[in-house]
Amino acid sequence: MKELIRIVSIMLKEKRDVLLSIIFGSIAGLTAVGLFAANGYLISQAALTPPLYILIGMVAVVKLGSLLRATSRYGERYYSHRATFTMLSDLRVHFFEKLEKMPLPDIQRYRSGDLLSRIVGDVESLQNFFLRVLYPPIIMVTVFIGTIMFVSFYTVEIVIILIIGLMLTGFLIPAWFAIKQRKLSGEILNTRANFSTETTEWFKGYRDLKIHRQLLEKEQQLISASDAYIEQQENLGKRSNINHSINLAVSFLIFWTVVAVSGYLVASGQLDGLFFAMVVMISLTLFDHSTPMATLPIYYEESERAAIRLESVIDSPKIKSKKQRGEGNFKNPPSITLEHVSFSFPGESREVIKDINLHFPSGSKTAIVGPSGSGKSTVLNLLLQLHDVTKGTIKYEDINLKDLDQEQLWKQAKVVLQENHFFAGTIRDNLLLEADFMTDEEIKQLLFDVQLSQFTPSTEVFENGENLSGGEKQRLAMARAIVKKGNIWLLDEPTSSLDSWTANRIYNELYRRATNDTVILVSHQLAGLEKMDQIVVMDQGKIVEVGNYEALMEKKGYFYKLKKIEENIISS
Ligand SMILES: Nc1ncnc2c1ncn2[C@@H]1O[C@H](COP(=O)(O)OP(=O)(O)OP(=O)(O)O)[C@@H](O)[C@H]1O
Repeated sequence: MKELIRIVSIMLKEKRDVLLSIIFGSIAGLTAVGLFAANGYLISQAALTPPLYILIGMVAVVKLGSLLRATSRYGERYYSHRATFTMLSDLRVHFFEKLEKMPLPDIQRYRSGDLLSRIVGDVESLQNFFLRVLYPPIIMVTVFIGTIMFVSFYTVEIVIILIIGLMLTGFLIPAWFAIKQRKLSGEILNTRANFSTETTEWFKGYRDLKIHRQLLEKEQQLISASDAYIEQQENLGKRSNINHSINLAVSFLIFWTVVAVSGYLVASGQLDGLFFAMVVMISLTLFDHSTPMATLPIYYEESERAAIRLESVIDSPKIKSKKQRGEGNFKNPPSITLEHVSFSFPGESREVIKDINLHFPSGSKTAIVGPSGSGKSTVLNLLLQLHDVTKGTIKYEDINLKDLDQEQLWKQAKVVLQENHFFAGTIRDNLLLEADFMTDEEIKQLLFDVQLSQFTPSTEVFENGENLSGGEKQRLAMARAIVKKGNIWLLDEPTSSLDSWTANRIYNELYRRATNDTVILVSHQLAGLEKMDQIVVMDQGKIVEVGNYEALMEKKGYFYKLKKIEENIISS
């Protein structure tokens, strides 16, 4: 319930449209009843052949009523739908903003298909909350109160029947449905999420599934997930129809009761026959406003579950507030210092970084090397604040990383990760992600510099760079880092898929472009590091050696041994 309250508070930002739709909806409902009442009265009057002016007056009232009803119905639809769509967009933005600030490991706990289902499906499910949960009871109560007050001028007996009808169709029967609904599994949102997860996994793993001949098995899982979702949708549809039919049947019973009792009242002289048709017509249209209450419990339940699913993702105590202090905009390349830094992944006791101290002077070039799994990439992720340190401090100049404006930091960091994402489009589109404007000539020169002269700015790039080789992706990522403005380079294995000749050219390009910048390069290849100011050697989350190439080779320690192993492998 508290999740739904929080969602409602976001929705109610659209107060004006909500209020207008309620006002127009109430006018539309009341005029509909009034119109039927006037018609009933007109029919009765016409039978008594009254003077023509009475008939003309009545016809004019009916026509005006129709006009008012049509206009207010239009206003109600317009404002209620506008409110709903704006609410949906507010909710989506709210969800994205929270998601954006979540620590990366927390987001990674979710499967991408499940997240997609929450962002798209669950947010969409909430559109029914205003239209089918909040709105119908308000309109129903307003229209019933207005009508009952009007009918009470003519007959108390019919008023009592209408109140009983309202209680039954508007409250008791929907309450009974709500109890029934609570007992049902209500798993449709989870089933939808499961279907979405299976579908994304099928697409992502298509090639591997095919090679490992698991495609048929995975397809079967996908079909079962789809069947389960379809079955639950059918059940929901059936339940909704049954509820609606039961409520409709009860309102017809009430209507016939009104007919019978009004007939009796007219026969016994307690009600003027002139009003018989009017009362009957009123009861015929009045219950149109209580029948939507039949499906309210279904939509309430669905909205509540959607709100819980959304809130469970974004209700993370670790969501960082965006700091707007502007710190992090370093005019000169900053120095970076790690003091007694340790790190464990959330929920894990193992420390993957163990009490390390490091200093990267301003404008220095550092390589972090070491065996696979030694924690090199983790250090880079910590510097980018993609993870928070468990112990210790990271400082840019003398500012604690935790106090830096994250956006500012990312804005000036030139980053190449082990896996880089490329968007469907052209080489130009992918490069201009990081630059405001580049002429085709500038792009061509850049492609030449990173050894990609086989491409033009308009060469097509498939989604996720599927039409590029591993090495081409790395060089394109490097080109993207080059065009980005900034003076901190954080590079994770940027040349691991390249032959040594091309890797050397890329390193030369890096040294040429980053003369005064602070560069931190993670690499498990030891070639080409001779020009680095310092080399940090890591093993099992610890720093085992620090020094420049010559010093480390002279020391004949860990780095020297790694270098010898690499040379032996290359020569054998
Ligand atoms: N999301 C994660 N959750 C839990 N443990 C992780 C996660 N990512 C990495 N690790 C673990 O952290 C340790 C350090 O990983 P890291 O990627 O930093 O190593 P690395 O030195 O960069 O390795 P490589 O050279 O293979 O890229 C590894 O033991 C790895 O299994």
